Amino acid sequence: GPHAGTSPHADVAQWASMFPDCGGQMQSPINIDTSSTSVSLELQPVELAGYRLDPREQLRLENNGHTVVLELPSSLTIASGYPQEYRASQLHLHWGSPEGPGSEHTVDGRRYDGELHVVYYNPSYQSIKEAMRQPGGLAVLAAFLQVGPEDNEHYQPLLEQLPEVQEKGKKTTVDGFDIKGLLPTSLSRYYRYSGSLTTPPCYQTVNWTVFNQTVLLSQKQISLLETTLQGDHEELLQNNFRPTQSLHGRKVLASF
Ligand SMILES: NS(=O)(=O)c1c(F)c(F)c(SCCc2ccc(C(=O)O)cc2)c(F)c1NC1CCCCCCC1
Ligand SMILES: [Zn+2]
Repeated sequence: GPHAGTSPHADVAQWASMFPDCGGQMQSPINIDTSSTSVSLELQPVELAGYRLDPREQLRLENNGHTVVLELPSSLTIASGYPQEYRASQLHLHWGSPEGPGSEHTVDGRRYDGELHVVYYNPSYQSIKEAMRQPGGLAVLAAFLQVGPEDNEHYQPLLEQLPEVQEKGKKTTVDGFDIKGLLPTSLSRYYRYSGSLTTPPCYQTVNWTVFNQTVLLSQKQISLLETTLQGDHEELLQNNFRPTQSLHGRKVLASF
């Protein structure tokens, strides 16, 4: 986990002074206490559409100094599992270091090795810049990454490009591939709660889905993620997760 002050993503009081929402009562990430979730049978399986991207489609991959971001076409949508359709904007990852795990959400106090976020926006707004300011404007699908016995081929198109974007600000392109392969096989078992962006401006406009099933990557793949990218001042970009935030009475729903 992060040592005080060295984590590039440290969530210190300064965020709230510069970005007031960061001090709000509906912040993310959170610890999911599975004994206090409520089952809601209204939560249908999440269904994606347009996720098999044409390999001729070039997707931009960028190290923005805080994470590695893959831009996604708005033709990738959430077709069900949410009150209305959402369109994709980008996906990015959170990870730890060889010293410890780096998921943002925790489950019963357990932090996983990493976490995938696929960020969507409500298309009834003109752009994500507008949507992210509106309640229900954003939906983020979150999946835990965990060390398993073998390589996860679905992650290779992303991971093999990390050396190309080692320095902050570096960009490259990735051929379109099957985005659904990055998510767990079961999209029917998940937690749902209302929260926020986990980085400034921390807008409290995110309808979160945290899948119950984890995604397995090899130790080699997780280590590549933990030891390749640089943030500010050529330091290794590690532990880019925000500490868990208080629920302030929010309910966490479970689809199972
Ligand atoms: N977990 S999360 O979804 O809150 C999240 C993070 F935790 C993140 F850490 C990030 S990256 C940090 C924010 C950032 C910094 C620089 C640049 C740039 O130079 O282009 C862009 C963004 C990051 F990009 C995101 N997601 C973004 C939040 C930024 C504004 C809305 C756009 C899509 C979602
Ligand atoms: Zn994120």
